[in-house]
Amino acid sequence: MKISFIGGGNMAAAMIGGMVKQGFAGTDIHVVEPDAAKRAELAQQFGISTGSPDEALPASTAVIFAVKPQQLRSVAAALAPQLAGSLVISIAAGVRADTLGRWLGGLDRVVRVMPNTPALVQAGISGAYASPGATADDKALAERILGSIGETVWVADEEEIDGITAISGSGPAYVFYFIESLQAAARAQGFAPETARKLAYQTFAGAIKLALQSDDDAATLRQKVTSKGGTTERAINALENSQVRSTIIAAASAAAARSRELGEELGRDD
Ligand SMILES: NC(=O)C1=CN([C@@H]2O[C@H](COP(=O)(O)OP(=O)(O)OC[C@H]3O[C@@H](n4cnc5c(N)ncnc54)[C@H](OP(=O)(O)O)[C@@H]3O)[C@@H](O)[C@H]2O)C=CC1
Ligand SMILES: O=C(O)[C@@H]1CCC=N1
Repeated sequence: MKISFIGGGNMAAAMIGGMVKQGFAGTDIHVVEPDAAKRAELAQQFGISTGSPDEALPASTAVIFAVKPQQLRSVAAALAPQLAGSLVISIAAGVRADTLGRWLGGLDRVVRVMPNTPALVQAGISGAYASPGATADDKALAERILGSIGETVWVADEEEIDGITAISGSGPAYVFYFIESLQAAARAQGFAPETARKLAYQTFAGAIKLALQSDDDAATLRQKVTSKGGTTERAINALENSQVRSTIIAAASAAAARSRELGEELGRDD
């Protein structure tokens, strides 16, 4: 079995890291990447094979396109002659499975996936959509790969991948933004950078551990922190007055709209 990644950037590195930790042999993974420094780092870190885009692709059971959406069309067209017999998986935001199939010259065994970077520590969550041409074996292989980096939600309606992109694909960035903000708040309270980092990180780690293990929902857990007339109440009021909740909903909606827009822009025939 050989799984080849086309593009060795941030998301490919996160997926490969998770896969290797889960027991995929490094020798079963290949990466095509133009940047020699990135190739060397991936090979050294994960014991995988690498090649540049002008080298032939090894015969691959599955090929995972992990280039930017705007790069996908030309990259796919160049590789199409080497893909007969391979399952094609794309993690590109926005690009629809049938658009990619068309760029590949009519290939229809395509699975469109939206993973996220916690894949690196096997705590990812991926949305996955199998095009009608994908076989049960194709889905099982995709499931095995995605299962090695976290959980998977399969959707029957491809449009749901745009929503998944907005929530869990982009979502780690929203969480990191909140962590950065809590750290900045700790700095504003006069704490040294290392203490600020510790207070913010452990608060997040503790809160998510509690939420995952508790029978209470998030709103109840929040209420249990919020003593009447106390400190948290003031802070939550400030968040509500600044419409932080509706801003988060609007932010995710903007991300979903961008995913749909990318799909339309890139899927248009020139
Ligand atoms: N980052 C994330 O959290 C997530 C990203 N995605 C999707 O994953 C894809 C990759 O994103 P990300 O890893 O962040 O982007 P990166 O830019 O980090 O990675 C893409 C890599 O592909 C390389 N590349 C360019 N042309 C070729 C080629 N002809 N053959 C092989 N590789 C090539 C790029 O090189 P160069 O920079 O020199 O062009 C770059 O190193 C995107 O489509 C994105 O939508 C999906 C889920 C989450
Ligand atoms: O920002 C992006 O477009 C990609 C897709 C989801 C996360 N990163």
